[in-house]
Amino acid sequence: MAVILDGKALANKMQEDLANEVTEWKNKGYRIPTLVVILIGEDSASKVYVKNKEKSAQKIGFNSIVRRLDDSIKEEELLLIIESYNQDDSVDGILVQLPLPKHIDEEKVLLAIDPRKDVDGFHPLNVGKLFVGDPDMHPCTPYGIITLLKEHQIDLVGKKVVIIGRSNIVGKPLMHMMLNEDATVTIAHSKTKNLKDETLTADVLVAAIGQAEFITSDYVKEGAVVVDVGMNRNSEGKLVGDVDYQDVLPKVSAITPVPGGVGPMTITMLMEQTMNQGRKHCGE
Ligand SMILES: Nc1nc(=O)c2c([nH]1)NC[C@@H]1CN(c3ccc(C(=O)N[C@@H](CCC(=O)O)C(=O)O)cc3)C=[N+]21
Ligand SMILES: [Mg+2]
Repeated sequence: MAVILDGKALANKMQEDLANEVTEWKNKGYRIPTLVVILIGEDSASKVYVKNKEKSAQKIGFNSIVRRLDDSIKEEELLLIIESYNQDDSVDGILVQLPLPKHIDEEKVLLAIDPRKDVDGFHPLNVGKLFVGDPDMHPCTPYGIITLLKEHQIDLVGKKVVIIGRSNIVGKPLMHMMLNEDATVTIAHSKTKNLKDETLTADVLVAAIGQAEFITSDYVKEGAVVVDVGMNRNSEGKLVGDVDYQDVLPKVSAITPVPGGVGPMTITMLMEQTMNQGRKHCGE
């Protein structure tokens, strides 16, 4: 029987712990950690994710600020807003929800966020620290995946990990985190030849493809651990992952569901890093 890697359950547990930490923190007379989430435009998926972040932040007891901006906003105006939060000593974490409108340069925006407030781990300084094996802030989705695997005592040392997807927010940072855990890592992507030959070698298969139920049992080695990063709406409007869950289930030793797997863990790691930065910014 496959182990279901229940991200929702671990997220709830970790967020309860964080809520207790915030209470203690307040009782010691410190100001509560503050997270600013900047959301530009009306993308419906982004709105759902930001809403979930706001709900979690409020439940934990953080000071949660969601700054909603029109998608006509000029790049320089956005950069000034970010700078004002950089300068504001009461702000511990700043996240700019991606993707950005086309006329705004993502690289410039991520570079503008104070690395000490970059709870998303996307600033080039934090990316570089992860690259050299001395991470400070981690991108939340890969960090959530590692945390969930560790919670279930899934050993990564020497294991063959195959990640499908080479994005800056999932595939590439996860590669570094897996290397830091002493795994052997392969990244496959849309141009990979004979994808199945790669995936069938995986002890741990991570799907971050962006295609509904792409991974069927013929892509999966018997007894593999499967991590599904996908968030797709199928033809019936139902949220499904990149993995055909029912099809691969009999074959795997462990699997993350969608919803309730990687998504809630992503949000929890954001909260965790906000708490950590809040502590640091208060000198603890
Ligand atoms: N600067 C930035 N940081 C991010 O961390 C970031 C981002 N931009 N852009 C988009 C991706 C995606 N992401 C998710 C967060 C929560 C869920 C989540 O809560 N998922 C729920 C279901 C959500 C639903 O019902 O649609 C679940 O899997 O159970 C999913 C995806 C954060 N991202
Ligand atoms: Mg993230």
